[in-house]
Amino acid sequence: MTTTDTAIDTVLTAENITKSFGGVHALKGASITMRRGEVTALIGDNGAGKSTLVRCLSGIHKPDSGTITLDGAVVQIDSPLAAKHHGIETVQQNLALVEDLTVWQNFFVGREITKGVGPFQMLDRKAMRDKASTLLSGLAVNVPPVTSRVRRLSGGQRQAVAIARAAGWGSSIVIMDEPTAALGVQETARVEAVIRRLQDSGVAVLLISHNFDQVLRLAQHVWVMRGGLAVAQRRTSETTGDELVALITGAQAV
Ligand SMILES: Nc1ncnc2c1ncn2[C@@H]1O[C@H](COP(=O)(O)OP(=O)(O)OP(=O)(O)O)[C@@H](O)[C@H]1O
Repeated sequence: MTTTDTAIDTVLTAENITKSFGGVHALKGASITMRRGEVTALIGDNGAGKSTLVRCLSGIHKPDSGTITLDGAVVQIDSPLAAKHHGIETVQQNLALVEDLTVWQNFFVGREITKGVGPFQMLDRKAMRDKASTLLSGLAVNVPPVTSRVRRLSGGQRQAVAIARAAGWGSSIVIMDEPTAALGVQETARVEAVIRRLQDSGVAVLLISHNFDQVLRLAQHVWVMRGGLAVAQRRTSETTGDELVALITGAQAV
């Protein structure tokens, strides 16, 4: 790949991001890049700053300093809504699904499709059901009908629904914080298949994971965070779990 290709493929650059909470310097000038159609993993020990960096990208925290560039333009991501407007969707660890609503209703909370005009305006339930089904089948998400209530779904199905919902709004970047931490082997494999589909559709995925095998299986690039900095980047095809552990702990020089 040429330098120009790399520049074109770069969808997000975060440069020198700092963020402190009182006297705690959670981010001390962290920089990462992400490319479209790739899974980029973010790894590091507890407290390294991964969640804080991700929260800066998803508009939950405002960085104290630093620059975020999307498709070559510097952007301010000062709220979760601003992040969505910029095409950045985040699958929260708690998934933020409403248990008592159906799968399709969860897709459209706050973004309902309506039909008719003025006083005759009403929810277009069929359009929403159909769109939710299309999105799920596009990602080959194996769930019961979209009319099922979320509380009846397994952990893996919920995770897949949350990912499909995040992917469903034309987002160019989907951020996931430990998407399979609570899942068994089979469900993890299903969710990983959904992530691969998302990547194949051209989305840039940012994956926080403590599972090195998963990082090496799913991601093309991995950034290692330590002490509030992204201290190393590796292509996953050119590294090993042992090297990643050494980079995380600082046993290996960068
Ligand atoms: N809202 C907050 N208020 C105060 N300190 C915070 C806050 N959020 C994070 N921190 C501190 O910032 C540092 C980085 O935390 P962060 O959660 O970003 O790390 P992490 O790499 O995601 O860790 P983990 O893998 O445990 O989630 C830690 O020292 C943490 O205690």
